[in-house]
Amino acid sequence: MLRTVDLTKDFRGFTAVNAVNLDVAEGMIHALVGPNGAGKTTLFNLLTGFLSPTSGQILLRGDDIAGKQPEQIAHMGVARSFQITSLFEQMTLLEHLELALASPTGLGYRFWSSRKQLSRFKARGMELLDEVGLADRSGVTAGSLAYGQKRALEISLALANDPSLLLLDEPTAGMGLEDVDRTIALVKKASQGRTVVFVDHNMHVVGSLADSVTVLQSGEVLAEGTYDEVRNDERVITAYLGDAGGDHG
Ligand SMILES: Nc1ncnc2c1ncn2[C@@H]1O[C@H](COP(=O)(O)OP(=O)(O)OP(=O)(O)O)[C@@H](O)[C@H]1O
Repeated sequence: MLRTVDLTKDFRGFTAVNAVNLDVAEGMIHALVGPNGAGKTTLFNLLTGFLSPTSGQILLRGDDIAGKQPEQIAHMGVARSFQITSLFEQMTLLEHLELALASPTGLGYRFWSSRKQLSRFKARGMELLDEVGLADRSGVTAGSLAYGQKRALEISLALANDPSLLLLDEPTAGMGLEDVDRTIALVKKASQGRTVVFVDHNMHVVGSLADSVTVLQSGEVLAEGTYDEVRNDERVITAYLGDAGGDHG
């Protein structure tokens, strides 16, 4: 589903992602972990076209998407949720979904004049809200949601266009235990029939979700394998678990 070949990103002489080779099979849940500054966000930005690689390939079902624009990559079935919440506080949950569902049709850009047109997305919008446990909040504004619910809404937005590859940037960041467990269940459900790549610092989340894990350090792949394989890897224990991730269990 997703393969990178010697993927590299330099920022004026500083190599943030260095010859990274990822291989994620269709239908798998893959975690990217590593200490702060390891290059995880840069890698996500490369995969989604927000940055162009300095060199290397990004193969999506065998097609090289390196250097394509974010909209083109989105049209090819890749969706992403962001680390920092990016909602419109004054809009209702259903309006968020309607807009997300309408955007690939071009209708989203005429949002204010086409309220009636948008209502055709209502049923699907409600289904998506139901999937993330927010159907009963459809009419409230995003600003009134609790933090965990905002993150769930963001996942529903990422699912709106039925992506085949879902990228989640720290889906449980800043959450309390209960929300973390709810999000784990939600991501499991969302992964049915699609491939998921996620970044998370919480080892409980990684261990609960990931079929495979890549550990990055200083832009390079330090280790890869199943969660049990990487967590017992001496280099990983030294570089990551013994340091930044140690307090996450
Ligand atoms: N636009 C940029 N220009 C210069 N350096 C950058 C740029 N973006 C990222 N970097 C550097 O690249 C390195 C990797 O950063 P990145 O944000 O990808 O790490 P990360 O693994 O996502 O970290 P975190 O866990 O803190 O989010 C860091 O040293 C960062 O300072």
